[in-house]
Amino acid sequence: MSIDFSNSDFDPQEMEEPLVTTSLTREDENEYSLRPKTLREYIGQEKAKGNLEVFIQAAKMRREPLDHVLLHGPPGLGKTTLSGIIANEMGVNVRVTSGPAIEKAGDLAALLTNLNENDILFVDEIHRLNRQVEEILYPAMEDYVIDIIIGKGPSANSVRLDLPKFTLIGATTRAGQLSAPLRDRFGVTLRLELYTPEELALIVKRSADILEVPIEDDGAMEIARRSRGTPRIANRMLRRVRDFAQVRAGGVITKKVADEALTALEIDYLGLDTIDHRMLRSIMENYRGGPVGLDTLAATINEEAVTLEDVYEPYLMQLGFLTRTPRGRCVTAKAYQHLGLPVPGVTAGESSGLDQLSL
Ligand SMILES: Nc1ncnc2c1ncn2[C@@H]1O[C@H](COP(=O)(O)OP(=O)(O)OP(=O)(O)O)[C@@H](O)[C@H]1O
Ligand SMILES: [Mg+2]
Repeated sequence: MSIDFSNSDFDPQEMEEPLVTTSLTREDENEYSLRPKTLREYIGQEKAKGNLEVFIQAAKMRREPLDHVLLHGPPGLGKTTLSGIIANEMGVNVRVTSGPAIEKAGDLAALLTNLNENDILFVDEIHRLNRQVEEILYPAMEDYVIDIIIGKGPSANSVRLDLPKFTLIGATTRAGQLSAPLRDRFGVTLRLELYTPEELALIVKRSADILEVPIEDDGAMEIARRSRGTPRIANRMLRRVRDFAQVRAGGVITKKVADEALTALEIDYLGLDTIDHRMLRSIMENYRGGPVGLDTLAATINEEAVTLEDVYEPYLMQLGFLTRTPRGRCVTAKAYQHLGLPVPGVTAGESSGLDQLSL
């Protein structure tokens, strides 16, 4: 069936939420149902999964809590999901909090003393803990104790409290910003990688199954290829494509529906959106291909530097469109080709040295 968006009243600009975000959005509330609950259901990340399987089994055999785990990697790759799975596989409770939510040392002390033996405390955005709060964590992680000060002035007393043996799972998009003493106290550090399109297609099919949306294999692959290696984006796109399919194409997600829906949402065939395009074009047009400093680039296109660094750059680098050098960001010949622009210094028909370097 052919779908015509041209004279419909559908306006992609009206879609309020961007596909790529760093913060939780309304759709995350619905994500709960799509979250895998066991390691077996968790697709991809074979290295992290394999290691975790061993650590979980060993801890269970010794009847000990799992060692503290640090999960890091770009947003939306499954850190929160994985922490829920770890709790589930260990058969323990998980308390969820985040770095910026814990304002005072006392807040953290209250959280820790309320844990049960072997429980998991999940701290999202752990790089955003303030210093005072962080210092409470050191002895808690190392010896399962906290030192609290009771009273004020000369009569103040430090009291040491025993804590239940617990597991801290910290998640961060920026492992580099963690202080060394905190980083060193994690026994297990797992880095999550961007997913391959094949893995994402499996995730899309699994989600479609749960949402009871009929989807063809190449429809799933089309969504997967355009999801920037990120399951959250894949699930979000699936929902939007489902809307298009329902309204315009009898409900089934085919390659054609997926393609037309995502094109209408201004996502190109590699998953790049308007911000990626502005970023690449700005480096090409304003900085002759780079290098340009991240802050300068962010200011030029009126976006936040952290967003560009955490959300946009990982995928552009994976595609080989962007490189980070000590002097700043540079675009590659591949990026010019993707945007259909001539590669500088290369006349038409001639193959470029640049090209060979970056391909
Ligand atoms: N390996 C996976 N298999 C299937 N679905 C997954 C997988 N990883 C993530 N997802 C799905 O992707 C969505 C986002 O995952 P999650 O919220 O765990 O990401 P996150 O890494 O915690 O992101 P953030 O850094 O933004 O907090 C979830 O809805 C989950 O269902
Ligand atoms: Mg999360």
